[in-house]
Amino acid sequence: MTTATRVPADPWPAPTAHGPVRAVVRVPGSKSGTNRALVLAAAADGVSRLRGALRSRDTVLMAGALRALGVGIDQDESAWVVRGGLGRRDGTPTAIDCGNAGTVARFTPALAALTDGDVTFDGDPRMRHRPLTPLLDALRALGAVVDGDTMPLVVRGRGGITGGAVTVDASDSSQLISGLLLAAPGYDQGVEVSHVGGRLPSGPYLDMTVTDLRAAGATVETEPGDPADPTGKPPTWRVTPGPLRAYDRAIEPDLNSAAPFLAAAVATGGEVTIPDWPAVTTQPGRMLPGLLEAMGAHTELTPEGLRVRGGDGLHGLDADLGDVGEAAPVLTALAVLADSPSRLRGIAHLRLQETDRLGALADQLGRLGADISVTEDGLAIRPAPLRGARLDPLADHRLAMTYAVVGLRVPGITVDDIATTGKTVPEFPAMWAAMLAA
Ligand SMILES: O=C(O)C1=C[C@@H](OP(=O)(O)O)[C@@H](O)[C@H](O)C1
Ligand SMILES: C=C(OP(=O)(O)O)C(=O)O
Repeated sequence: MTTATRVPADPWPAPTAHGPVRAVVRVPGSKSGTNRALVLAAAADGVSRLRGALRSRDTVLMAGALRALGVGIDQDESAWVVRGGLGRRDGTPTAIDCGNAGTVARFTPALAALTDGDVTFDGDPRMRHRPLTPLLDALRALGAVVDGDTMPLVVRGRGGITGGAVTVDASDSSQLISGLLLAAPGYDQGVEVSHVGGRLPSGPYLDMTVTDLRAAGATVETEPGDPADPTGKPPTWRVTPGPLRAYDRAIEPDLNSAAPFLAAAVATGGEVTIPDWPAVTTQPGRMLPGLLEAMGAHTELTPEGLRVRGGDGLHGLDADLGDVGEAAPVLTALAVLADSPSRLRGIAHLRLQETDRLGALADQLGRLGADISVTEDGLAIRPAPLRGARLDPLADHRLAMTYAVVGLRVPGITVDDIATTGKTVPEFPAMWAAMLAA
């Protein structure tokens, strides 16, 4: 893993901007794209090369998990090189550390069922409380042997499973379905999975899963449906069994990791450009420009990248973020700086992520004087005078970056454990300093 060149002070003094921020900021590769590409390359026959892949805590954990399952993963100067090799473990027991990475916890148990031998899964204390049981129940229904309903748990790999049709309540996390789909080409009968339950969050990530599976040679059919309609058909995904092909693939920049830098332009009336912003992408972060425009920013996709300029004012936002929940913390930072109230909706599932993000944003930003109430499915934010305070990100990378955005306009904010940003943006403190120095 690439580590920061210097260890930042703890607590980290969030720098204040002394004028409009103007910078070009190159963000690292997509966590979700990298971890899907690693999983698909691991399950493929042959050698794959992943260029522009993210090297951060979550992707290093994914690489470690796949190595434990018998996959060869090396890094050269420009790429991660993956030699697919699932199922060649000869029954040796092994263990996987999922850290606090939802993608590792939800994507690798379904793969472990294809290998030969016991695989023990555990992670950070928080991971023992993040939703997993619906995925484990589905794996059992498909023929896997799994001991436990939460971490720590053991998947007793028998070299393959039957597969077939299954229902999953994924209303707490779309990853519960993505995890099944990504392993499904290796199951004897493939998998047909239907979501039965409340609203499905983070829908674009299921599109990403389907798109990436197809790019690796899998056959996937999807049927839209309305889980809220008991008389109608539930949304369903069908993956046919078959080999995956190794590939050479470029990973897009992580649009979520761009969010705090774009927000810096909006918060300070400056201008930030993110190179290589994709014109077409399955990443939900593609919705960020529209959301920032609704708060008063100007955005433009130029040949140099996505350019965001702060407008004449910064206004409150009323938006359903169910598809793009990861943007909610940074949008909350802008909302507490805005001149009118905000309402962020459709994000009840954020209570179950790295931390209870709704409670944490209200409590921690409340220390600054922010007026935030937690609603049934999100946050209500009203303008209020702000002052500095020491803030705890509660081991949540997006909260730490959110505090940095508020700190641009509110002097005296310090952030405990800024290194927690290493989950997705290992160089965050250095990138933030470079943006301000540009
Ligand atoms: O599939 C993925 O790569 C992700 C799906 C989302 O999870 P939820 O469906 O739990 O919101 C998202 O929040 C997470 O950061 C990445
Ligand atoms: C929710 C997130 O991560 P995870 O993959 O751990 O669910 C996130 O990155 O905002």
